[in-house]
Amino acid sequence: MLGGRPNGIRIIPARPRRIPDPNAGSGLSSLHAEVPVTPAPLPVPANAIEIENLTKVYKARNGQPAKTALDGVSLTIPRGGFFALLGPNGAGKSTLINIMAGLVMKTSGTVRVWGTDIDRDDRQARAAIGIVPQELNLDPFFTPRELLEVQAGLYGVPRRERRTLEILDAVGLADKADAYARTLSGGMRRRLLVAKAMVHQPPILVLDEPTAGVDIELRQQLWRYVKELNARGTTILLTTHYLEEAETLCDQTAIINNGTVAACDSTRNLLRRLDSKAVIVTLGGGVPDPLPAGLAAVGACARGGDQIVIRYQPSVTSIGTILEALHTADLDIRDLVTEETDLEDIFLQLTRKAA
Ligand SMILES: Nc1ncnc2c1ncn2[C@@H]1O[C@H](COP(=O)(O)OP(=O)(O)OP(=O)(O)O)[C@@H](O)[C@H]1O
Repeated sequence: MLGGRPNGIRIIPARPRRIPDPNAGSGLSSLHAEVPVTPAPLPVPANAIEIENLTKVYKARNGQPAKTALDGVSLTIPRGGFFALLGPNGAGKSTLINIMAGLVMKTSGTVRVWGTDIDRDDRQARAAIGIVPQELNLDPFFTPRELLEVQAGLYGVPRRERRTLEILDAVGLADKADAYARTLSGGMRRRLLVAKAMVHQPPILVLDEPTAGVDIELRQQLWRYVKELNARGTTILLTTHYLEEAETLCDQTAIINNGTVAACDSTRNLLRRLDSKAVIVTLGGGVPDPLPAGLAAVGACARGGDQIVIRYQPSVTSIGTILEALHTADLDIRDLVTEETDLEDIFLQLTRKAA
């Protein structure tokens, strides 16, 4: 596993020189063919990422009107957090990530990455982030070992500090170290991209839809590794369309829609927000019509078949009141289950409201 220095990285050689763009070949576009290298270890900031009033307007081009992709976005991602960035297609997630990575120029606002304002020192800010891009874009004629060595070289990691095999082992690719990338499966390429993003041991790892098209077993393997990185102090920012991934992995979630932040809270608080639960009761003798008055009073409805559903707001009605109404109705109850609100409900509610 990685023996990291997540809080005090020093990835830049003391002797200033110019190196090629470290994102070359990652599938991300590059604004800087060459970037100056600044020495000095990074201090440990209170927050991994601080974004204030960030706006991005893509200019009108080729007959297409100007597009406001981000409109006054403010977000704080705490150091060491596991943060989900959710949003429908076109919400502005990639734009946000690409601005942090120095690949898209913002229109206005402030972005601090690991304490460094990207306007002051974009090279230093970029050094603090490892990005796993959406596209499986790897040079097919390089082996994983070579790809990681080249990436380490681009970031100026001295040979004695490189952990090529250790990182490949951590993502389950040690036995593929010398195989051509073109012979790797989609899941293996995805994990290789994670390995590539980690060669300079950045304190922040950004994963842009990392499990799209990855089968369940490999997905779990990837998450085990990312969770371990997080446990060792790496801040994780994840964009995903799999809401259950955000729900189970992330301690904080921001929902972004139409370029604005629709919600940002601990995932637990977001789940509490809808204040809606349901009790589903399966009856032995069919559903009485009409329903007993006591059950109708707590909002019970026939659900078809032999079930009734009682939707309630936990902040207004206690589960005890519902159980009492069921008891009083004296029905032949065969089964009873409760349904919780999940992140998908919150997501749909917030994004539909905005629409
Ligand atoms: N280079 C560009 N020029 C003009 N408009 C752009 C450009 N890149 C993105 N956009 C527009 O900005 C908006 C936000 O796009 P962005 O790619 O950031 O969304 P996203 O949330 O990452 O979407 P997805 O989940 O589909 O990747 C969209 O309307 C998109 O069409």
